[in-house]
Amino acid sequence: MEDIDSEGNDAFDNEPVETEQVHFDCNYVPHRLLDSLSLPYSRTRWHSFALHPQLLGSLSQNKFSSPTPIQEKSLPLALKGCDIVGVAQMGSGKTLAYGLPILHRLLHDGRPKKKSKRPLRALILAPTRELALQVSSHLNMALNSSSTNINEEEDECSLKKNKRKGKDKEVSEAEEPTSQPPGKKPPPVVSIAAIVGGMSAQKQRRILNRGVDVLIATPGHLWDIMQEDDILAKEI
Ligand SMILES: Nc1ncnc2c1ncn2[C@@H]1O[C@H](COP(=O)(O)OP(=O)(O)OP(=O)(O)O)[C@@H](O)[C@H]1O
Repeated sequence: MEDIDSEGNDAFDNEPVETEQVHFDCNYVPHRLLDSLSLPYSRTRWHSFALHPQLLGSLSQNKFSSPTPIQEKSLPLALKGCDIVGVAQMGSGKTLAYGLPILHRLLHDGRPKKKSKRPLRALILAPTRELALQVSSHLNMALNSSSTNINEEEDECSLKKNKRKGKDKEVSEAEEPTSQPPGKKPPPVVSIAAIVGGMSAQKQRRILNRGVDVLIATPGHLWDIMQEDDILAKEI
């Protein structure tokens, strides 16, 4: 990706290092530093981004009233399908900056029909086991609110939280139409799972056999499972 501004200067040489930067490559706009674009003030509310109603519901329920600067800068471009490189401090909200556009797209596309196993649709690589689990928990939180179904492979922490919330569960707009027997949970529209070292082989196999829409993994562990799973290797 080239980072050339509108005057032909190398963006990395000329721009001062700022707290949040988003570099992108997109068919819709010329290559340039996003920091040089002035975003309208109205962008500061989630509703400005036309995110899927399930995501807006979860964000509001989690009291995330407005996007952080890195989310505000990256969401309009990521939702258009641009490739982005985002740089921001620790704890500045980078996970949702890339996670919300992924979930938005998958919720809109819905679960592919006529497939017994979910095909992998998004891969997130995290440098450590802890970060992979944290990303999984975070994305599950963004996907699930009390009015939506609960993902099956959530980490323990968000599962407990959602079990409490699930008591007054209603049918959400994003829930799949289903002919499930009463009382049985329908499969989630989007399934998220982290596969990391230390997980039991049985649980890992169960996740991979059933298929997952968003896989979060550490590079080393992903390499190991790809050696044994040709279908997954092809999907990746
Ligand atoms: N828009 C928001 N409003 C309020 N809280 C938010 C918002 N976005 C993220 N958070 C919260 O901020 C915290 C940090 O977010 P996150 O982990 O995504 O940061 P990060 O930039 O990815 O951090 P790191 O670099 O350490 O991985 C999390 O607890 C998250 O729930």
